[in-house]
Amino acid sequence: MNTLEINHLSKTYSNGVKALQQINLTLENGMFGLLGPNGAGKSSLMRTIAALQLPDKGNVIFNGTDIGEQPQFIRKHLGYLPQEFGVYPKVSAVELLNHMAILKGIFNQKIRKEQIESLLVQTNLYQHRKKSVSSYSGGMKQRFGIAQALLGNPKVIIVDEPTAGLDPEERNRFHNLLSEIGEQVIVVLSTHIVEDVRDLCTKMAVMGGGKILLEGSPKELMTNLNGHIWKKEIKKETLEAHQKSFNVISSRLFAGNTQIHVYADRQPEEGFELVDAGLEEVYFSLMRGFPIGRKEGVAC
Ligand SMILES: Nc1ncnc2c1ncn2[C@@H]1O[C@H](COP(=O)(O)OP(=O)(O)OP(=O)(O)O)[C@@H](O)[C@H]1O
Repeated sequence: MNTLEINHLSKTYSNGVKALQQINLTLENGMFGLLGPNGAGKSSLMRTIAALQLPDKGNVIFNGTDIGEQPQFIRKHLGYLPQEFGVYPKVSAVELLNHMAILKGIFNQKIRKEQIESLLVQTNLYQHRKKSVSSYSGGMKQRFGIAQALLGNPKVIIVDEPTAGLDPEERNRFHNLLSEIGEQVIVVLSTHIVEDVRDLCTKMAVMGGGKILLEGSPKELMTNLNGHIWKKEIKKETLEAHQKSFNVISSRLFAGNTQIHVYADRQPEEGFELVDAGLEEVYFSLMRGFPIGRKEGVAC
């Protein structure tokens, strides 16, 4: 079992932005979802875990070693799939993986070849291995990203917004790949997409303003909110009035009508029906400042 302990982590940038404020988290093997709006501090946290930047206070302990003191220790065991690779060179997938494997310190040619072939098979890219990565579709690029992140058998994998822009089939395939990997290593999945966390992660946290606002398992967090989420179908033109009168968490078009979800301890008025809370309700209730059931593992 791998463990990543994040203790009292704080970071203020030179412009005064408090990007991380007293972050405490413990991660073990499995998929950990990190949700939060733009600017919440997710990338700052991941860069610190990857030892790409130092915190002002606190530390990150990976399998017993303080990575601030020994950054090489985490780098050796880390796979990183950034949001965008930026420019893809016009070289084939197999050549690019070979180059990256050397950079990761896999110097034995036989081991390198075997590992690259097995990763190309695992990510379903073997038949496209000789094509230039720049010609790949979005989904293939993401799978290539996973293949390169898995070089050297990392114990911690960080994936940043991995499914943005993928079609449903590619997203599904990518999900299956991630969940297979996630059983033996720590996978940190940073995303805005609430469903990805609900579908894939056993543990999660929501960040906002550099803090952990909520932490727990998606299932428990949803259960805690049950009994508080009410739905009603309304006429589109009455949406604003409903927003003024009730704690509207979300509104969406449903079969031509507008359906609203409202946070309330009891039926807000006639016509509202209680519904099971989804992770979106948890997230949006939190973001809108409603007192969601905070029983389990909440940091602040
Ligand atoms: N190098 C930096 N110097 C100054 N401020 C920074 C720096 N990097 C990030 N910030 C600021 O720190 C805050 C947290 O940013 P961060 O990128 O960690 O958030 P995020 O949750 O990853 O957002 P996004 O989803 O948009 O990437 C933001 O206000 C951002 O503008």
